[in-house]
Amino acid sequence: MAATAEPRSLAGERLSYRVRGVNQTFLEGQVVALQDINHDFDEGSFTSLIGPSGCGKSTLLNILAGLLKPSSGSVMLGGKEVDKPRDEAGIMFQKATLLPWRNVLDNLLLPIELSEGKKAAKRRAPQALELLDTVGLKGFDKAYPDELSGGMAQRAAICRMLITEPEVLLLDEPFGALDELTRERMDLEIQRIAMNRNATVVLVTHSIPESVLLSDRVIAMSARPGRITEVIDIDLPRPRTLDTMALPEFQKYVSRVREALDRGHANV
Ligand SMILES: Nc1ncnc2c1ncn2[C@@H]1O[C@H](COP(=O)(O)OP(=O)(O)OP(=O)(O)O)[C@@H](O)[C@H]1O
Repeated sequence: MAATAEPRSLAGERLSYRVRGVNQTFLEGQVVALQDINHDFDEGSFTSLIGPSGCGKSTLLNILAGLLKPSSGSVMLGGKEVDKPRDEAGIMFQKATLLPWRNVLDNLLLPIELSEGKKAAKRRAPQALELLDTVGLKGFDKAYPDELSGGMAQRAAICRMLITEPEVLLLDEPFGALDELTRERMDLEIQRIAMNRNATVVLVTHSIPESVLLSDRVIAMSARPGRITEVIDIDLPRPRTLDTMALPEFQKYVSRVREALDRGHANV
């Protein structure tokens, strides 16, 4: 259902983001990247940010991640201001950024090594191997990043994010560079993980079908200065599968998101 960008309050708070009056400017105010962003990202919800290139999607995600302090306004996670990266949140970017001199297993264990030391990391190796199995990379633990395809590296990067057991997943076009089939598989894998953990997920995407397939809510943004123009609730049953995309309701939602973007004069 199309709705305005009116924040609403729902029960679960611990993993909910409350974004209020966020503005972001760069270059001493010459570039207004985000303008008056207000939104509640509810606990356990899956939200996609979609809009034209340069509308501030990544900027907003970086603010949610605590990697960037907004020029004005406030962002709360679980009732506490986000002023630095938080343990609850895992972030993933479009490029896998695995360290080339560490094998896949050691790349996966790196976040544990950095936060809890080498011994703790070693103890988590079985869990890392299990995660690799889940994403179809069984037997690749000793491989080095340059021995992996782009899709494999990206799946390894997902495991590296998941090993810290984040309850909030912030995903910046994580599968943008993958072929369509791998991307669809990874989309469904993310849905499975999100459902299992009741994770709060925010996904930046350029793909309207991907946003509809995965989201409870799609946020359509306008061209710069980035504003929320519409919030579209996607009321399709879960788990969604590739068959979901053949449903007439699915196609209706795709059209709605497209129209919302057209109204914001966006070319996604
Ligand atoms: N550090 C920075 N310094 C100056 N301008 C910046 C900086 N970061 C982002 N911008 C500008 O802010 C605007 C929003 O950028 P952002 O990367 O958030 O957009 P986006 O919607 O994620 O784009 P894309 O879809 O192309 O990835 C752009 O005009 C960008 O050039």
